[in-house]
Amino acid sequence: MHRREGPAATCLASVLKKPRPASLCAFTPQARLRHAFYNYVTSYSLKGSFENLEAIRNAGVKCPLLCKEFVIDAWQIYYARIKGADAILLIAAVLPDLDIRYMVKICKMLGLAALVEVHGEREMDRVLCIEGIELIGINNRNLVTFEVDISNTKKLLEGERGQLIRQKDIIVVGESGLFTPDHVAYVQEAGVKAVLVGESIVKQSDPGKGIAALFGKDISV
Ligand SMILES: O=P(O)(O)OC[C@@H](O)[C@@H](O)c1c[nH]c2ccccc12
Repeated sequence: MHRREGPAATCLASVLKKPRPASLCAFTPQARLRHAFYNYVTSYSLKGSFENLEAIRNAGVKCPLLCKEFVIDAWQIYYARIKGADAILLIAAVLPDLDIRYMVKICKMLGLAALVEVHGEREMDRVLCIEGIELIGINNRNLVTFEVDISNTKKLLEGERGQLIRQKDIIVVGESGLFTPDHVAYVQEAGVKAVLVGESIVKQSDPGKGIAALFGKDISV
């Protein structure tokens, strides 16, 4: 994660890309989506992403690491911690409120930050009723259709929701579809304090250049 000084500081988290299951788009009802995610976790992640976390940590990388995984079971949180994670992604689309509540508590106990991800208004409202949430990620990508619309961030931070988020002192992370300094400025103006970026950085041969292009300047420390 790279941090920038100043009141409008934006924290950047980037991702390592893994293959997505091609069939995921076909699973629309939530139960099947959950099942598809489960398959994804068992068939891809156990072989890859947790080990990637460990490899990155062992390579001497000091910055905080987010385990961006389809967490559906508590053991994944403990496992990620063992592999060197500092933060965990909890996706509201695949987790009932009770699980989120329970997992957020586990994260606190383990000293992990929980980034709770929402996409729509209903998910945001659900999550705002759960105590102890300090970080909310707004995913601009619809996980069923994979459509991306960065105005989603603005929509979810408007009016009473935005007010409640500020009252609760929740840090909001803008996720997905961010490619230019204008995009970053747009979500920042909407109220996000951090961004989660994949494609625009991982598709560059030099990630440093990708980051500089995204922010319009070098923000590395
Ligand atoms: O590559 P992008 O558009 O910059 O997106 C990064 C990240 O937000 C995205 O990979 C992501 C965030 N949460 C997710 C949940 C499932 C799949 C993907 C995601």
